[in-house]
Amino acid sequence: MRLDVITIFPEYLEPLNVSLVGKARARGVLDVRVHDLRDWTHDKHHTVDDTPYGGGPGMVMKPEPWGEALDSVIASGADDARPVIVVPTPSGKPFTQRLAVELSAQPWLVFTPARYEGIDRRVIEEYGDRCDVREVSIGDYVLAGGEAPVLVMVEAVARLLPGVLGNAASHQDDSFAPGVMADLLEGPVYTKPPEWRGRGIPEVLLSGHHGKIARWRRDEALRRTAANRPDLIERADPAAFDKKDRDI
Ligand SMILES: COC(=O)c1cc2cc(CO)sc2[nH]1
Repeated sequence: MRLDVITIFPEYLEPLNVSLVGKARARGVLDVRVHDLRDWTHDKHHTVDDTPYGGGPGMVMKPEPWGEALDSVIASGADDARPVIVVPTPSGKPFTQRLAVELSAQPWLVFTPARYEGIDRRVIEEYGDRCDVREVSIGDYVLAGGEAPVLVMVEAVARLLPGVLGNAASHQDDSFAPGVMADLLEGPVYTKPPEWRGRGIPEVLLSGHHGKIARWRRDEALRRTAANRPDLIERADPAAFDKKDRDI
C-alpha cells in the first residue's frame, strides 16, 4: 500500500517512522510519503489560510495550495491510478473497524489533515469528481487538527495489512472485529507471574480446559460490553447470542 499525507505539520507524522508502521515501511509493505502543504505556496509567508466568506470565527484553509498539492501527489502515481482521499473532519462519518478493513484493501490512500476551521469546500468537490473522497471523524470530541486522527487511522489500517502484525491471528478476536466475538469488547487478559501483590489468576484460565476457557472469555466479554458499551449489544444480531449469553 502507498500512503500519502499532506499536512502543514509534517513533524507531527514522525510517529509513522516507529513501531508497527515503521517496521511495515522498512519491510516495504507500506510506502508512506509525508508532504508539507506549504511546499505548494508561493508567497513569502507561505500562506495557507484566510478569513471565512460570510464572516464568523477562525480561518479557512485556502483551496489553491491543496489543489496544487493534490494534483502533484495524484500525478506522481501510476498513469491512471487514483487514490482514495481520506479527509479527517469532525463533521465526517465515524471511523470504524469496518471502514479500517475497507481502507486496508485499497492500494493507495491520501490523507489530507487540515487545521483551522477546515478546507475550502471546493477542494472536496473538485477531487470528489475524480476520486473516492471519504470525510471521516475519529470520534465526538474536539481536536485542533486532523493530524492526530491520521495517526489513529493509519495505525488501524496498517495493522490489518498482511505481514504487518507478527501473529496473523491476533487481529481476529480484536474488540470490534466482526465475526467470532460478534462485535463484543475483549475481556480481561492475564500473564505471568501466577500471583502478583496477592492477586491470583482466574482458575479456569489455569485449567487447560479450552471449552471452559472460551466460555469464560465470552462471558467476560459480554459483561464488559454490557457495562461499557450496551449500545453494541443492542445493535448486535440476536442470533449472535445463545441461551447462556442471555443468562449473563
Ligand atoms: C474527532 O475529531 C476529528 O476527527 C477531527 C478532524 C479534524 C480536522 C480539523 C481541522 O479542520 S479539527 C478535527 N477534528
